[in-house]
Parts: sequence; C-alpha cells; structure tokens
Amino acid sequence: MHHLLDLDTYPLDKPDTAAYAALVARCKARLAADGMFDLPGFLRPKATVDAATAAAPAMASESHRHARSHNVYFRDSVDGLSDDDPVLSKVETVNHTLCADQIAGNPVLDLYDWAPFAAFLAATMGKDALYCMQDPMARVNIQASRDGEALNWHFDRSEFTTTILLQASETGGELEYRKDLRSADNPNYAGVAAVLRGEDPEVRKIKLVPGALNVFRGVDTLHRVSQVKGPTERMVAIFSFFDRPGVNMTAKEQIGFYGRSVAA
Ligand SMILES: O=C(O)CCC(=O)C(=O)O
Ligand SMILES: [Fe+2]
Repeated sequence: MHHLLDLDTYPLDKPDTAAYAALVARCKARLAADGMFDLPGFLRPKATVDAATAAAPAMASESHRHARSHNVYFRDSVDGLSDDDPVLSKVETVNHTLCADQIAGNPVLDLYDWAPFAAFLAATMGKDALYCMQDPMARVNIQASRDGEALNWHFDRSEFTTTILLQASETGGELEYRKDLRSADNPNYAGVAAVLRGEDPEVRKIKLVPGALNVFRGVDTLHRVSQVKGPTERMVAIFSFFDRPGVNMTAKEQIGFYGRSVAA
C-alpha cells in the first residue's frame, strides 16, 4: 500500500503504535468538533492522478447521468409535514456515476479492499468494525460533476460518508456543510429551512484537495457540493461500508441509483 498511501504520515498499517492511536484520536476529535475530518495527501499524488486518469474514459462514455429534483431527505413525503412545507422544497442535482464494476483495476478499489482501511475508519467512528459491501456496483463509486452541475443539499442515508477527491474543478465544487443540524430525536425542521434559505451562519465550506481522505457524519450534517465551474470535471471516489459483511443492494435500488442492475 506504500505506493498508494502516505503511510509515513498516516500509519494505517501499524495499528499497534502510539502514532496510530494519536491519529485516531485526532480524527475523533475533529469529528466531534467539526462533524468532519480530512487527511490531505492520504492518497499519494501519483495514485490520485492515476485513479482520475484511469476513470476518465469510462466516465466520458459509460457513466450513468443521474439528474433529479429532490428534497434534503430524498423522500416524497415526511410524516408531520405538509407537502408544501419549505423544508420539503425541491433542489436540483446532476452528476455522473461510475460503479465499482466499471472501474476494474482502479487504485481506489485496491484501497477499499485493504482491510486496515475499514479498520481505521471504524476506529475513528468509535465502531468495533466496518465491512466492505458485497454489491458489485455500490462498493465504490466514482462521481463526476461537470460545468454547471452540483450535488444539492441533502442528508445521507448512511451514518458516515467516506470520500477521496480525485480531481478538483477550476472553481466551485466546494463541500458546504452544517454539522449537527438534526439528531435522532430532533429533526429540527426550522434549522433545515434556515439553511435552505441561506440564513444559517454556521454553514461552513471546505475546498477539498485531491488525494485527501474526507469523512463526515452525513446523517445529521446537511451538506451539498456547490456548482462546478470550468472545463475540468470534479471527480470524487465514494466508499461504502456497513456494520455487517455481505451487504448487497436490491435490483430496484441498483436501478434507482445507477439506471441498471446486475442483481439476479
Ligand atoms: O462529493 C462529495 O464531496 C460529497 C458526496 C456526498 O455527499 C454523497 O455522496 O452523499
Ligand atoms: Fe452526501
């Protein structure tokens, strides 16, 4: 893994060392304070460029263009809210997705299947273990956003989101987020509406650098990727982990996310 990852700075391969414990403690503190941590230079510059370059032809020719009008919950209705509640207002998202079965040989798949990666992520999240998905499509996705496109405001369905930016756009493509906007027992609709109106001073913005590992609590951190501007597409690898092994999507889910299914 040394050729792919900066294991001198981030010793994921040495879980029994004080340096590893210190790194995990730092990430946990960042998650608690900011709802997010990022590790610049995690994927080495050459591996980052290689991953983006390897994905580019398939991205141009066979990615799934996913355009949708959605609310922050990706749900048609929410109990207790009328359909015209501002919290349910629709925003537009467009992006282009390559699934794991379309990026064979890409370095990001080697990283995904390297057991210390999941073990490290679990440690930062205070979990006993995390497991790779079995699903041949969903395991790792590479998503591109092109000139004028954005991933709009949403909460994630999974508790944590783990990404590595592979290629930045000239401008735009920043991750905007508002940590701790809701919790399991408080949906905080007024707070959600305030963010959507652009009136929450606690919204923060981070311009990720290519190669940085980024982890955030997407389930209660409202977030979006701002509109990309310029000829270079923003490309990000998204890694899916679960607290149990062997998770697959249903055929319906695959079609919903990717426009095709490989499920039996
Ligand atoms: O592209 C990013 O940086 C964030 C991706 C994201 O929010 C998601 O996949 O749910
Ligand atoms: Fe998200």
